[in-house]
Parts: sequence; C-alpha cells; structure tokens
Amino acid sequence: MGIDAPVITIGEPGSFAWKVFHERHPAMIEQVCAATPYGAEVRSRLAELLCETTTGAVSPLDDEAPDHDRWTAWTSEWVGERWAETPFLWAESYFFRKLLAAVGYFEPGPWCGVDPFAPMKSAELRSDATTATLKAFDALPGLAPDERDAAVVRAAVWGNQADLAFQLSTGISGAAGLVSGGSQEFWSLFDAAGPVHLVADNSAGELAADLALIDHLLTTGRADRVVLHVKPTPYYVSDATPADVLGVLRHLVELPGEVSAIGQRVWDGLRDGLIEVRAHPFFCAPLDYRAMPDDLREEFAPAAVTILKGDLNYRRLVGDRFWPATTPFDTAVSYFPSPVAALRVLKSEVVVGLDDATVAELGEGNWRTSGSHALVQTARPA
Ligand SMILES: O=P(O)(O)OC[C@H]1O[C@](O)(CO)[C@@H](O)[C@@H]1O
Repeated sequence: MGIDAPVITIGEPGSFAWKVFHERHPAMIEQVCAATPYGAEVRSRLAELLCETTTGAVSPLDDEAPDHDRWTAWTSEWVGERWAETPFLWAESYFFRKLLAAVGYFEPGPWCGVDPFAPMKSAELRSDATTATLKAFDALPGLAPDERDAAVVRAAVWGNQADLAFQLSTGISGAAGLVSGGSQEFWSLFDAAGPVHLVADNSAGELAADLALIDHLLTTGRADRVVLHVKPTPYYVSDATPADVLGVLRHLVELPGEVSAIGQRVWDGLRDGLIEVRAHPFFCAPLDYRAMPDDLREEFAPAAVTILKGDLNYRRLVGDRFWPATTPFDTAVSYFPSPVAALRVLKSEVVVGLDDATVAELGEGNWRTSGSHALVQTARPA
C-alpha cells in the first residue's frame, strides 16, 4: 500500500482532532485537578500545558525522567513547530507525556508515581454500569460453546466504549452495531493453539472483559500462553497500566459470581506463568506500529494471534491518516509480523476495511467518531 493518504493533524478548527485539544483536554485537566489536591505549582504547569498545546509551539521536555531520552528522540522532529501543524497521533501522545511531567509524576516529591487518572479509573471500575456488565458474565457458564465464543468477543469489543478520555465530551450514543466483521471472523483466525498476545487499551470494565477473553482463550485451548501488554505509565486517561491489572483482578476476585471465578483463574495463570503482563515503552510511543522496535517485532512474530484493543491501537495499527474507508484492512496491516485482530469501537476518523455498501449506508453522519459503531477486523501476514 502506498502511504499517501493525508496524515491527520490538529490544526483545522472544528475538526475532531482540534476539538480533542480545544474542548476535551481542558475538561480533562479540570477533572484531574478536582480528583487530586495538586498545589498551585502543578495547577499552573497544567494551565501552561493547555495554553502551549492550543496556541503555541512545541517545547522540549525539561524533566529528568527515565524515559526522557527516548521521548527526546520521538519528539525532536517537531520541537519548535506550532502544535497546530503536528500530527494528531503524535501530538495527543506527547500531550499525555507532558501532562505526567506537569503533575510531578517523575520528580521526587509527593506526587512521584501518583497516577493522576487513578481516581477516574477506580470510579469507573466501581460504577453501576461496570457492575452490571460484570454481573452479566454470570450467564456465561450456561451458554452453548458458540454462544460463549460470541459473548466474550462482544464484551471485549463493546467494553471499549467505556473510555474516559472519550466520555468527557461525547454523549456515547449506544451500541448501533458492527461496521465490519464479527465473532466468527475473530475465531477463524485461531487455527492452532500457540501464544496469543493481547494489547490492552482501557482499564476498568474493558480490562475486565479482556481478562475474560484471556481466560476463554486458555480454557478453550485456543491459546497455550497469553501475553497481556499494557502501558508502562498512565496514558490517555483510562489506559491500563500494570497497577491497573492488579487493581481490576483484585476487584474481580472479591465480587460474587462468574467474574470471581474468571479473576481467580487469571490470578492462577499469572502465578503459573501461563499469563504474562508486559509494559514495553513502545506502547506509550507517539508512533504507529510500523515503527515498532525490533525486540517488540520479535515478540509478536511467533504469536498465533495478536489482538489489538481499542481506538488508539487501531490508529497506530493502520496509520493515523484519512484513509478511504474501503482501503483493504489486510493491505493496511501487511507489515504486521503475526496474524492480527483489531477489536475497536470507532472513536476517531480513521477507518479501513469497509465495503462499499456499508460506507453508502453509513453516509455522512458522525459514525466514525461518536462511539456508536464498532468493528472486528482480522488479517494474516502477507
Ligand atoms: O481508549 P481508546 O479506544 O484507544 O480511545 C482513545 C481515543 O480517544 C481519543 O483520545 C479522543 O477521542 C482518541 O483520540 C483516541 O483514539
């Protein structure tokens, strides 16, 4: 595939990406300041970050965090340029890295290592909506095998609707349906048991559904081992970190019903080495997966299947560009080193792999960004 579709940038007033910076980020920073009693210095650094990213030029990092050099390499191309000229994927990712520095996450002091988004993730995990979703897992043991296959995929796909960055300015309009693929397509990718990698997205209910999927992969023999990849540091508000995996697991095992059994099996799987949690630095990189480092490529290459969850992973998988929606998915991901499955609710303008009839039926509305539609897409290496 020639990479010639235009890259999405944040400078076009009124565009989706522009609104993320000009509407969603101010609301999120307010939420961050309400959730933790940060003092005047942190609050003023956050205000500066907002001002810089909405009206100014890109400044370099001035912290001494362990990931400083890596980020310097990822950002040198854009330092000094106007934020409005920068690619959306790059800009949004760098915004979150700068936000962590602004709240003192990397410096000695009271806020060192304190996840600014933890209160939101915890509230989401304990919310009535998540509690109801987790209760629904009680029906799983009574389902026929194919119904159970479909149910765990459905939960993993629609679990991605619960994304806290996204909820800040979008009234999610319910689950309208899949624009591509489904459970059968997903399971047809699993021909022989082997290691399965799941690249997670959000914590709370989505991560609980992902753990249920991991449990199902292992108990049905589709996977002989699962690697769960999460973010090394807090990111995009609700993205799961290793601490969140533990928090969600502890929550699950304390609940009544099937989720407790799932949680216990996952707990045992971690202890026995059947499940591994990794947090490679590249999962917080402002780059797409074409640029993945060799060590990560080598990890994915022997996977029976790699499952990528969520909107951001999808943007990074196919490239954050205004692709024609009918661009074939397998062409877009032909570089990926293992069979790959994307499970995602649509929350940004990027989409590929749709057929002409679907595109015509969806028309011009806001289906790409409203969070009402989802997809399951799969491909094998070229
Ligand atoms: O949690 P997800 O599914 O990756 O969604 C995150 C999405 O939310 C946004 O941050 C804002 O909508 C998108 O830019 C991003 O792709």
